[in-house]
Amino acid sequence: MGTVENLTPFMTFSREDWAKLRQSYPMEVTMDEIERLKGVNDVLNMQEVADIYLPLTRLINLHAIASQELYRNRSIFLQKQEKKVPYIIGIAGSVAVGKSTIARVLHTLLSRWDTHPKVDLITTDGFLYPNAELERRGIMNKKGFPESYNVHSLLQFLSELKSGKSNVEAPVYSHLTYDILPGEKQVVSQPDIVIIEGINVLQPPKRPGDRYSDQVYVSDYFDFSIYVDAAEENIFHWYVERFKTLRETAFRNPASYFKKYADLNDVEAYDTARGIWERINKRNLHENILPTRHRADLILRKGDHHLVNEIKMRKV
Ligand SMILES: Nc1ncnc2c1ncn2[C@@H]1O[C@H](COP(=O)(O)OP(=O)(O)OP(=O)(O)O)[C@@H](O)[C@H]1O
Ligand SMILES: CC(C)(CO)[C@@H](O)C(=O)NCCC(=O)O
Repeated sequence: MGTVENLTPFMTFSREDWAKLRQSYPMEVTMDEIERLKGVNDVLNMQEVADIYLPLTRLINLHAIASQELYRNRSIFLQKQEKKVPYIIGIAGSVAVGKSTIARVLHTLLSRWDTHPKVDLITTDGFLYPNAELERRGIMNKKGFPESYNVHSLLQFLSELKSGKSNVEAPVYSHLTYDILPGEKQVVSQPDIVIIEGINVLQPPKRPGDRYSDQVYVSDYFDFSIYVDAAEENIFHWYVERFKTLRETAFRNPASYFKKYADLNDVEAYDTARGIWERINKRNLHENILPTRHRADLILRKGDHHLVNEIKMRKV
């Protein structure tokens, strides 16, 4: 009798075993690249880049080569030259788990392949409804929940990307004003790789319990997907720490939506951050984000200090 463990579609690697995979291919980082990566996040641990993220980008490289090959052969089969389309990588996980940091690390590491691919970074924050619309719908306290995104517009964006359209536009969200920037667009122009990061990228188009539907999933457009995972107490701690840091930086800006929080002391900041976490982000994690974890091709599990301690990779 097989155990449930045997039925899992994932292979599990400890940090040590994963780091050893570096030996299968020479993978070095130069001092110059380390400096560039430090610009991404000055608390980033360089051993972590070498042990975890270099093997990960090598794996993605193998996937991308295989998918280009398939694409070429399919063009021959179809007897028509198809347009060049980007390779799309999705990154999912809780608020504050470190998705955008990982997206930026991958951006830098993927750009250094021999072929020097053009890599673009997109966050699904841009596809949130503007605050005025959230208020009209009475869901301002549901920012980040599935109903707070214009999923149709996100699917339209991905479909245009995957059909090889030359300039594809995404709306832009500002964490400073806590709102969509009216009229502002990020133009994505024929990239080789697009990294799309957001809490909702592995979510189904409809809420669980709805009847079967033939609607498209956001992840149908992905060539590779990653779920960034961690214990809830760690994510909560990172959320509070970021909130406290923002008091000295972004919250000081008069344009900040949260400027009223700039002068909170440590205890008040902790209580305020905990309130927002409990009311919104924790609920969203349990109801809508964690249930998507097993849809990913790869699950990166972080422990203390953001260090990855386990990796699960889809077998097929
Ligand atoms: N690898 C890392 N090493 C050290 N600190 C990190 C790392 N990754 C993220 N952090 C810190 O953790 C906090 C959350 O990270 P980040 O902003 O990347 O999260 P996120 O998942 O993109 O969040 P959100 O969904 O709210 O935008 C930040 O303060 C960031 O500096
Ligand atoms: C924009 C999202 C939803 C995702 O990045 C998140 O950062 C957010 O603003 N959540 C709402 C609650 C909060 O302010 O933390």
